[in-house]
Amino acid sequence: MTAAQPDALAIETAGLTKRYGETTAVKGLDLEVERGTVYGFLGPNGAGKTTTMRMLTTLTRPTSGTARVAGHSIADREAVTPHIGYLPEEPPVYDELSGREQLEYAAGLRDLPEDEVDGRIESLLERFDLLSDADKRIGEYSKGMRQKVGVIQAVLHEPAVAFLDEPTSGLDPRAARTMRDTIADLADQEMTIFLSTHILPVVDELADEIGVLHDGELVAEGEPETLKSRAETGDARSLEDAFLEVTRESPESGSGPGSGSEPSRNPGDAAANSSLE
Ligand SMILES: Nc1ncnc2c1ncn2[C@@H]1O[C@H](COP(=O)(O)OP(=O)(O)OP(=O)(O)O)[C@@H](O)[C@H]1O
Repeated sequence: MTAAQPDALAIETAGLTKRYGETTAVKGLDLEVERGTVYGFLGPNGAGKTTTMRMLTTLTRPTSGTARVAGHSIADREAVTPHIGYLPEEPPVYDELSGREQLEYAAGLRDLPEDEVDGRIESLLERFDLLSDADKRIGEYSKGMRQKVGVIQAVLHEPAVAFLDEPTSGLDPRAARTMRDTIADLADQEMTIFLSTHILPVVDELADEIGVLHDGELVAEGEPETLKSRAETGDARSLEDAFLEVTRESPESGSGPGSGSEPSRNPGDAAANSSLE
């Protein structure tokens, strides 16, 4: 990645580290995400993706290192939170509320002007085909419907940076298509999207840049085409091939988080722990 001007960066981290007791979930992460781009954040189970997103959204404090999101230090929670939206793995919604009430409640928490926000809620509900169920209790919603409310809630206030953890989880093919189109539209409107998912074609389609985390470390970073083209063999290959290669377990990494998530297929291969940069 080319060096960007600091004010062109939506996310910037330096040595970001999080330890839980003996486990180092994230190890010295250095990231730069340019404004208005989609950053695909990949990694096997336990790689440290959620922990990273929780640090960047100020929900958990780093053990060491620093980060700036939308121009503000993550140490200053009040400064950061108005500029970010977060869809965690489990959308934070209340079963007792209807979808519409949940979104109005979220808008109220953000102090959004009612006259403006009502139209926005309506059009997002329509976009996600939720209008006819908008006045039903969320307790009666399917997983996919909850997910739709969760993502609308994360972007309703038009944040500078949206952190989306598995946004297409539980969605049927049509809804997943809508979600991908919405993410692309939001990025066109200069929103920065930090997108974590295990569904590689989604990242392949949407991401301007991809970072692959493994055992808490960034093991590869680049544009999707660049990652795919840097095959050992020189053959054309998929993002899945690139992902499997850079997250291959090496013998030394057996005790870290994420161990056991992928069998060791080629122990000692330098590619297992080296950047593709
Ligand atoms: N609150 C916690 N206390 C102790 N260990 C934790 C805690 N949260 C995460 N970890 C550990 O940190 C490591 C990274 O976990 P994290 O949830 O960030 O991974 P992930 O990449 O999001 O995984 P997945 O793809 O399965 O969601 C794991 O080893 C996990 O067990």
